[in-house]
Formats: sequence, structure tokens, C-alpha cells
Amino acid sequence: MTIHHDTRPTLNLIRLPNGEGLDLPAYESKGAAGMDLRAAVDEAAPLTLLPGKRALVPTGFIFEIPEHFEGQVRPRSGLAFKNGITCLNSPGTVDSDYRGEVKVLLANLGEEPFVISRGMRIAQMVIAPVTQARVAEITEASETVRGAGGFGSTGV
Ligand SMILES: O=c1ccn([C@H]2C[C@H](O)[C@@H](COP(=O)(O)OP(=O)(O)OP(=O)(O)O)O2)c(=O)[nH]1
Ligand SMILES: [Mg+2]
Repeated sequence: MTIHHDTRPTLNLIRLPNGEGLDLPAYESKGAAGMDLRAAVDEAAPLTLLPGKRALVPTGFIFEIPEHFEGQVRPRSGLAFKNGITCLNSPGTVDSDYRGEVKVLLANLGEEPFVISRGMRIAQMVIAPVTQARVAEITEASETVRGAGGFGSTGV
């Protein structure tokens, strides 16, 4: 008999007043990489995002990202493809020491106004391992084949 240990890190969520009644962020399929984030906008006042505009959309939760992990806020491809809605700062970075409300910076690159209603799944968050490097200044970079080639140096 194999015993499966749940090795997943725990993501503690603190529900804020504007998050009352919202479903928790959740993975919408067994293998989903990201958990969908819902808009904690006022039920009575949906947010209309006009073409070319951006808005910081609240999620209604504080996320206690586990130490040595980050939250990556990413667009949902359906909203991007159908409505031109993206996360302007994608991937948004939620630091493990952040204790404020997680918000989603949406931008409307489409041609039509986009109405964000309460509970709408407007983005997704991937929890990924991350490390901090010890920064050290040196005088000369090590030699590599690539050298300073970048920005298309390898062709298309
Ligand atoms: O999509 C995002 C991106 C960031 N944040 C929050 C969590 C993150 O820990 C904090 C800072 O993000 P970032 O470091 O990208 O912004 P900054 O401009 O460097 O702000 P700060 O000086 O506060 O780090 O803002 C969000 O809620 N959503
Ligand atoms: Mg920062």
C-alpha cells in the first residue's frame, strides 16, 4: 500500500471585509498550475474597464505566501484572447513577506469596455519556489561562448 504524503506548501488566506461571501481562490482542474483569483468588487458596482485603461482589482484576501515561494499573478488566456484583458505587470510578483491585500493590475488592450463583476475569475496565481541570491560585485565576467550576444543574437 503506498501512502501519499501531501508535500504541498500551505497557503494561508485571510479574508478581508470586501472578501465576504467570495469563493476561495481555487485550482479549477486537477492539474491546473494556477489558482483563479476572483474580483472583490462591489456587487452593486461592477467595474467597467475601458479600452486602453488599467485598474487595480482587489481580491478580498491577504495571502500568506509560504517562505521561499512567490505568488505569480498571471492573465487568464480566455480573457486575453476574447477580450484583450491582461495583467499589465504580468507576472505580478507577490512577495512572501507581503501582508497587504493581493490585487490584480488588469489592462484592457481590447476594443470593447470590459465589465468586471463581483466574483469574476479575472486572473490566476501560480505559487512557485523562489530564492534570493547573495549579491557580490566582481571586476570581470567569466568567459562564455555566447558572450554579450542577446536580443536576437541567435537568429529566428
Ligand atoms: O500583481 C501584483 C503585484 C504585486 N502585488 C503586491 C504584492 C507584492 O509583494 C507587492 C509589491 O509588488 P512589487 O514588488 O512588484 O511592487 P513595487 O513597485 O516594487 O512595490 P514595493 O516597493 O512595495 O515592493 O505588491 C499585488 O498585490 N499584485
Ligand atoms: Mg518590490
